[in-house]
Amino acid sequence: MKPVIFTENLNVGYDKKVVVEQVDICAQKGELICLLGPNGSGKSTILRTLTGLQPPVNGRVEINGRDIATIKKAELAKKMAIVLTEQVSLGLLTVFEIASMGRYPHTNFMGRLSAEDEKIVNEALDLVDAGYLKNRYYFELSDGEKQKVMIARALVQEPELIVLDEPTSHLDVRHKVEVISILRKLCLEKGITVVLSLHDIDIAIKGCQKILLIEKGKVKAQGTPEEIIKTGTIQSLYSIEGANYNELLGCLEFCSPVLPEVFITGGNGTGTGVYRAVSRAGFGMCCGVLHSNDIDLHVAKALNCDVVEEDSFSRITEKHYEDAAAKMAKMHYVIDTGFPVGKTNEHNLDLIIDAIKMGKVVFSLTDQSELKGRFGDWAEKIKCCKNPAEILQIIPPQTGSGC
Ligand SMILES: Nc1ncnc2c1ncn2[C@@H]1O[C@H](COP(=O)(O)OP(=O)(O)OP(=O)(O)O)[C@@H](O)[C@H]1O
Repeated sequence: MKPVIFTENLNVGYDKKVVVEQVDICAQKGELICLLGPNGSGKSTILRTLTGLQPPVNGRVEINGRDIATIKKAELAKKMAIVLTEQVSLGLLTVFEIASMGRYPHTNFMGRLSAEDEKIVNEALDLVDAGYLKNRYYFELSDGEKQKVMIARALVQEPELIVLDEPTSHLDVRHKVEVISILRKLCLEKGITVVLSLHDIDIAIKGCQKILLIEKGKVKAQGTPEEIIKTGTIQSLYSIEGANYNELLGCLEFCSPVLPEVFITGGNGTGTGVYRAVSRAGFGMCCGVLHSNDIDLHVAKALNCDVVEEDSFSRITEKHYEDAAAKMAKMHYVIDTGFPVGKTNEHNLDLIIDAIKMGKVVFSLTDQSELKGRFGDWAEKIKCCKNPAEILQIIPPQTGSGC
């Protein structure tokens, strides 16, 4: 079967000036493809060229094996729907009337809707969960609701391909997820091919089947999200300063200050929230001893913490224990995250007791009733807190500079 959309030797741009060169796209039926790149990298220019709104500088765009330049606009409108970024001003029209506009390639000369057309409009509104809005005026809607109506209008065209330019901009996280979920549903259940641009790395990686990374006039990489997530690729794409992109978890972490002042244990996810809270308060951290397969280790590294790492499933070795103790000796504060204790990490409890012996200010997020069982008589020397916020009320705030 011919790809729904295919490009060959495609250079896109304005007049003779190339904005992005060698854009090779091959989208099959039902695929969701995302262009990801910084502001001004050329995503909209590519999308405008793919939809025939502007000619290529070089090369060609094919829809179902035919050069887009040879397809009449009326015919193209039955194959492809376009949802662009611009906020459209649609005056005093209702949602139903706006969605109905998508039917124009199929209606007769008078543009009158048949009962079948109305059914299609209603189904499209229901499919994007906007049926309840159909009698509302468009101008009354929130941005998220407007975006759903625009997708419904595209659907009403009954296209094989929908092209959307930044369909999630201006939306909160819930609506971003909702819009991408709707598009995924269209791909999976209706076999529609979707090509879109996004700014949101996280959503692109978790929601799209193929990604094209656009940077500095080139397609820097393309493939499945798993192929794209190679160390450093996304970090460098956005030149992120003051934050690290964690490729394993697919999330951004704001770097904590370089000079650590707090030693924090962790393990089994008990550290993640504590590290973030302590980092936000401006403290640098040293974390350990954490196993290589622990989520806390990955978050701590993304936060730029100094981490003492142990092999997965291994008992903490004397060497790593001593490394951690040496680092802890230089800190002002020590926090026990209340991590679950097993054979592999029980040495971390000894670290907390060492901290008391060293005269550190030691906090624990373990429940007060369990503190004695966890640390014996040493428990009396530990300040028990319910959450990181309580600890941060006790220790003086820092004004860290970040990385
Ligand atoms: N009509 C135009 N004529 C000439 N140059 C243009 C035109 N529209 C955009 N450009 C330029 O083309 C380049 C790419 O712009 P484009 O809008 O495609 O990027 P983008 O990746 O979609 O950006 P953003 O994420 O900010 O929307 C920019 O340098 C822009 O200034």
